[in-house]
Formats: sequence, C-alpha cells, structure tokens
Amino acid sequence: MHKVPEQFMWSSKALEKGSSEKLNTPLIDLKAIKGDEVAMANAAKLVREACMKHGFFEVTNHGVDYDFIISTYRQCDSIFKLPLSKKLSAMKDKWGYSVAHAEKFSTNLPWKEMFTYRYNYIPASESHVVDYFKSMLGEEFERVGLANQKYCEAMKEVSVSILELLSISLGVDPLYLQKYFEDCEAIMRCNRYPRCENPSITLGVGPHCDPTSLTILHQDQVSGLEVYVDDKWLPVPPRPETPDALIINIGDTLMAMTNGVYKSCVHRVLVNNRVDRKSLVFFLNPKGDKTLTPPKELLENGEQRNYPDFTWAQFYEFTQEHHRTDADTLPMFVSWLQNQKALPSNSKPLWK
Ligand SMILES: C=C1C[C@]23C[C@H]1CC[C@H]2[C@]1(C)CCC[C@@](C)(C(=O)O)[C@H]1[C@@H]3C(=O)O
Ligand SMILES: O=C(O)CCC(=O)C(=O)O
Ligand SMILES: [Fe+2]
Repeated sequence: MHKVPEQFMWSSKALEKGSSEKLNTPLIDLKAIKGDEVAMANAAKLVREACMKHGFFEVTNHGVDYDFIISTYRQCDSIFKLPLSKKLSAMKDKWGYSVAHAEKFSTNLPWKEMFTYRYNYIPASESHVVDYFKSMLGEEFERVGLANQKYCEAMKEVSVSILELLSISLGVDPLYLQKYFEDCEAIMRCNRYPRCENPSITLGVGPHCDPTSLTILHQDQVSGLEVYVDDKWLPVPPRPETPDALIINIGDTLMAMTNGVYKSCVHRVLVNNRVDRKSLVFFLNPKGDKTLTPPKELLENGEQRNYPDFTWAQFYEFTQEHHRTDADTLPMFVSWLQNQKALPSNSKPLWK
C-alpha cells in the first residue's frame, strides 16, 4: 500500500467516523413550484426548517440540463488529464490550478486537485471566463472555457430562483436577495478527489464552513460529502434517481446577513479507495464593496445584532491573508475586524 505523505494526514478529530444516518435535506422541484403560490409557500417552509437547522437543501428541475452538467465535467477532465508541469503552470495569484493547496499550505493538505476562477456577473455576459481559460491554458482550451462560462451563467440563473425562495422563507420581499446579488462576484471551482489507497487518514476537504454567501454544488454519483449536525457527521449521499440535483448550502456571509437565523454548517469531504470523486462548486458572493447587514424585517422586534456589518471584500481578504478557512472562520474574522476598528487608523496592522 503506497504511503500517504505526512502532509496529507489529518487529526483524529477531523477524521471522526461518520454516521450511517443521512442528513435530512429537502429536495425542492423548482419547476413544480414556479407560479404556484401554495407550492412555493410549502417549499419555503421546508427550506426555512432546513436552513434554521443546518443550512443544506437540494433542488431539482432547476433548468440546467443534466447532459450539460455531465459535459462540463468532461470539459474539466481535459484540464486534470494534462501533464502536472502544464497544470502547475496554469496558476496565477492563487487562481487557476492547484493540487492540494500545496502552494499555500504545508500540513493538513486536502486530497484533491482543483481549477478555480472568478465569475463576475456582467449583464452583457462578456467572455471573461473564456478569456481566462485561454490565457491560463492556451487557445486550445477555448471550448473548455465556453462550457465553464455557460455553466456559470446557468448557476447565476438558478441562484435567482433559489434567492427568491430564500427571501420568501425569510419573510422579506421576494425580490430582496436576488436584487442584492444581482451584480454578484462568484467563485467557480471544479474539484477532483483522486481515489486514495489509504482513505482513512486524509480528507478531500477538511472540516469547514463556506465563508461565502450561497454554495450551489453538483456532486457526481460518488459519496463523500458530510455535514456536522448535533455532534454527528451526516452524509449527503448522491441521488441516483435525480442525478441533476444541486446541493445548496448557506455560507457564513448569508448566515450573518440573516443575523444568524439561517445556519452555515461545518462540512467535509471523505475520499475512498475505489474511484475518483468530482464536484462543480459555484460560490455566490455579493459585490465586494457592498455592506452586509440584515434586512430590517429581521430586526424589527428589537433582535440584538449577532454580527457586525462587513463587506465580502474584507471577509475574503481575511480567508486568504489571515486565516485558513475552517470551522471557526467567521468568529475569528469578527474578532479580527473588531481589533482592526480598535486600532488607530494610522497604526501598522498587528500581523505585519
Ligand atoms: C472564499 C473561499 C475560500 C475557499 C474557496 C472559497 C469558498 C470555500 C473555501 C474553502 C473551499 C473551504 C475549505 C478550505 C479551503 C482552503 C479549500 O479547501 O479550498 C477553502 C477555499 C480557500 O481558502 O481557497
Ligand atoms: O466537493 C464537495 O462535495 C464539497 C466541496 C466543498 O465543501 C468546498 O469546496 O467548499
Ligand atoms: Fe464547502
């Protein structure tokens, strides 16, 4: 059995055995509820219960063809199949290709390779994704870039329906969240988790909360995603009967925007010794300079504020420059922010 290098080994706490009981994620048929007030209200109730408990639910019949999703995986495969030297050259300023985040971490390395890029919503749906792929990988990757650009546009479309459902479930104007995220700054990531000879000592992704606002995840038919709820790791298994299902989860930023009413939950990814696992993850964020604050409806009964106002730009910088994203990123960010505010504005930051 080939030895997993030391750097990929995780703590026994992170590797705690998972439960056989699966996470209760309501599956919402977006087509069935469109234009049907009663069905929409019922769906909003299911979403509210799930988001108040663990922040995960799933959607199907969302308008993105399953054939197109599969073809996007195939396009991303052509990146992962490149020689390592070519893949390693396709990284700039921490964007593009990474294997195990070896470019920024030296311990607790995740057992994965990934390709990460930005998708900023520009109404004219510019070719910024295609241009990025060609600049990082070469002209011959135009087709891969086109598929990814189309996939991001599709995810932006799906996010509009999901944000309407979330707004209704929160009791705010149905258009509130989609207006807020109209000029979104998304992060798109194609993940490949190679099969591992010794899967019990490493992780595809360590325990963490997504710092982002809303995650729209498609997982292939290989299990591995688990969510930490009531002190147990509960799997979110693939759904063979609805393989187009997208897993939606609330991130730290949206949890703060709901003043903590909706939960951003710790989750992780296990690897296995049989097959690779792949996922396509679209992380929705607001425009970086927008002040994140709860809607007035969530504060009208004198609720105390559980989080300070902040911007996504501030939080993202914190995850990249000051704290490795894990289960405690948001509380660590809040204290860092308060410390920043306490410092006289002309003083040097503590960490430099
Ligand atoms: C803002 C982000 C930081 C990460 C990418 C996006 C949203 C999810 C974050 C991440 C995937 C959570 C697990 C740890 C992480 C380091 C990773 O494994 O990639 C996180 C990303 C990051 O910091 O690059
Ligand atoms: O690949 C998955 O199933 C989840 C990945 C994840 O949680 C992340 O990248 O934040
Ligand atoms: Fe995540």
